[in-house]
Amino acid sequence: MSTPIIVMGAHGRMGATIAQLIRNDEAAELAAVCERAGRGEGLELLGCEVGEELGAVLKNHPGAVVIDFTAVQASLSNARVCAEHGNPIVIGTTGFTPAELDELRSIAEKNPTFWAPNMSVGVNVLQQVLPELVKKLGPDYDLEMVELHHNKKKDAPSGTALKLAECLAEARDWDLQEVGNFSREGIIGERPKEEIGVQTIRGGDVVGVHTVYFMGPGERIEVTHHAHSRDTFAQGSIRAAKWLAGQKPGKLYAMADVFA
Ligand SMILES: NC(=O)C1=CN([C@@H]2O[C@H](COP(=O)(O)OP(=O)(O)OC[C@H]3O[C@@H](n4cnc5c(N)ncnc54)[C@H](O)[C@@H]3O)[C@@H](O)[C@H]2O)C=CC1
Ligand SMILES: O=C(O)C1=N[C@H](C(=O)O)C[C@H](O)C1
Repeated sequence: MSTPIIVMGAHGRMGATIAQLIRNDEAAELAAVCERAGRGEGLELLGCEVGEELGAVLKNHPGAVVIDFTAVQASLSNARVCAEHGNPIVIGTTGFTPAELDELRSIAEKNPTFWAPNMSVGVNVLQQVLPELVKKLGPDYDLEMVELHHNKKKDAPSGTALKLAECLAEARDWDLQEVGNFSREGIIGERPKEEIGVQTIRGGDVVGVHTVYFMGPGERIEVTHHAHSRDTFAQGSIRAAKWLAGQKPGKLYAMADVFA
C-alpha cells in the first residue's frame, strides 16, 4: 500500500530533500508539490502536480498526507486548510509561539495533525533518556545547552533546543518559560540554580548540532547530537506521514507516537 504525499515548500532545503526521498520510496507516492508563486521553476521535473494554492491541490488528492516544512504562518494556514479538506498533515516547521502551538493542538482535535521540531531518531531518543540523566545526577548539576545551525536558519533558538530544554525542565519540575535563559550579556551576576541556559550559534552549512551540558562539582557530562544530513529529518517525516495516514484525529501527534 503506497501512501500518497503532498510536499509543501518543495524548493526549500527540507522540501526538496523530502520530495526526492519519496520518489525513491516504493511505499510512498509523490502526489503533488506546492511552492510560493515564482518559486516553482524546475519542480515539473518531479513528475507530479505542481501547485501554489494548497486547497486547490487537495481537491485532486483526497486522503493524501501533506508534509509541511515551510514557515510558521504558512504551516498554520496549511493545517487549517488540511482540516477543511480532511487531509492529514505532518508539520516540521519550527518557531511557533506557545499560542500558535495551542492552535495546532485545537486543529488536531478535528484532523490528524502531527508536529515534531526534530524528526531524527537520535533526537527523539534523547528526549526520552535525558530526563533519566537529570534525575540520576541530581540538583547539583547545572543544565545548559548550545545549538549550532547553518547561516540561513531564520529562527532561534532551534525548535529542537527548546524541546530538549523542556525535557530537562520537566525532569526538575521546572517551567522552561520561567527558568530558560536565552541570552546573557553584561554584568549578569551569579547563575541562579533554577536556570537552563540555551545559547545559539549560527554559521556555515551546519545541518544541526545540539549539546546538553550537565555541569557538576569537579566534572561535567556533555551529550551531543550531530545531524550529518537532512535525510535523517526527511526519512523521519516520511515515516510519520505513513503512520499518520492510518490515524484518527484527537491529539497533536509527535514522534513518540510513531515510535510507540
Ligand atoms: N522538524 C525537523 O526535523 C526539521 C525542521 N526544520 C524546520 O523546517 C522549516 C523549513 O526549513 P528549511 O527547509 O531549511 O527552510 P527553507 O527556507 O529552505 O524552505 C522553506 C520553503 O517553504 C516555502 N514556503 C514558504 N511559505 C510557503 C507557502 N505558503 N506555501 C508553499 N511553500 C512555502 C519557501 O518558499 C521555501 O522554499 C524551518 O522552520 C526549520 O526549522 C528543518 C529541518 C528539520
Ligand atoms: O532549520 C534547520 O535546519 C533545523 N531546524 C530544526 C530546529 O529548529 O530544531 C531541526 C534541525 O535542527 C534543523
